[in-house]
Amino acid sequence: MDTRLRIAVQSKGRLYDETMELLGESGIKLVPVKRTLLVPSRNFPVELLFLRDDDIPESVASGTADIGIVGLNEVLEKQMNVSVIKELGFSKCRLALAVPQQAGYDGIEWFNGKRIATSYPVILQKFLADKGIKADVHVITGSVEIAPGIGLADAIFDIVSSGSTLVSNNLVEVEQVIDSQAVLIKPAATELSAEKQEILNELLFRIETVMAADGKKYVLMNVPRQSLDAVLALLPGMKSPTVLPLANEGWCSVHTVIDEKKLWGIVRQLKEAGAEGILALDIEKLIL
Ligand SMILES: Nc1ncnc2c1ncn2[C@@H]1O[C@H](COP(=O)(O)OP(=O)(O)OP(=O)(O)O)[C@@H](O)[C@H]1O
Ligand SMILES: O=P(O)(O)OC[C@H]1O[C@H](OP(=O)(O)OP(=O)(O)O)[C@H](O)[C@@H]1O
Ligand SMILES: [Mg+2]
Repeated sequence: MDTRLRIAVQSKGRLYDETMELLGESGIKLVPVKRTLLVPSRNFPVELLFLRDDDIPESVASGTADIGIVGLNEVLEKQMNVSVIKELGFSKCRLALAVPQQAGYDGIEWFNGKRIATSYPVILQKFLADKGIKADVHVITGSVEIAPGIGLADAIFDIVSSGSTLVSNNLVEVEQVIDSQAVLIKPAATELSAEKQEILNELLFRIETVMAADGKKYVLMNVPRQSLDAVLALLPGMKSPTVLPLANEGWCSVHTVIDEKKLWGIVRQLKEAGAEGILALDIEKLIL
């Protein structure tokens, strides 16, 4: 039987869309089957094992899956014997302590003797122990933010991203404890077989290629020759921009790769310097 690298991924939820997008952009197409836990790729030697995110660290530690894609928050909470191979740059959030707006929070000592609701007791207990705080940790598995409002807790420890869930529950973030994002994990104690390691190396190369292109634009513009120096001075470029002659002798075409954010910062100056017909195109892959 052909060797396949088994990747544990979230079956549905916050991680699902971007995980599938990353694998799809890495050229991995799945066999079109529905309602199956284990789905092979039809063009790359991997298979996806769809799980709840809570179960992904253990599936990798135990060898049920070879690698997994999961939030760092779950990796730290579950304390399984896995190591992070790569940060994937999506599902960015933090685990933070939050208290009711009227609580009169005056520093970390405030938490002494308080009840804190959370789905992340391990990370929270460690943080409290490090700070020398004695609090009552109350584990609930969802809708943590409503706990203070219904008298179940004095404070919460949960995922925060935009902060809007806290605001709508009259809570204020007071201590940020860890930053999280989606990560690729592998077992810490065992090595993959040589064949699986080779598949993983190819997968990592593809993921890096996709991540390198993220947020970058391929930019082309027409520039009068006398404005060329002024335009080039504005462009960051990866090495140096490509300058090509145009049929009209007084003009040339300038091509370069720029972060989209930087492009917005310089596009008006480029026009003022004489650039015309500025085109910004998406880049799907970037091999550095
Ligand atoms: N608001 C958010 N912004 C960014 N990332 C988030 C946000 N909420 C959660 N995450 C990240 O996505 C992960 C999965 O979140 P989700 O809400 O889908 O989990 P879940 O309800 O536990 O899912 P499952 O049913 O798989 O157990 C979290 O562990 C965290 O890493
Ligand atoms: O700071 P914010 O941008 O508001 O995000 C934080 C919220 O996002 C997540 O919940 P999610 O929306 O996934 O809902 P659920 O986990 O309760 O299903 C998390 O559990 C927080 O409640
Ligand atoms: Mg979960």
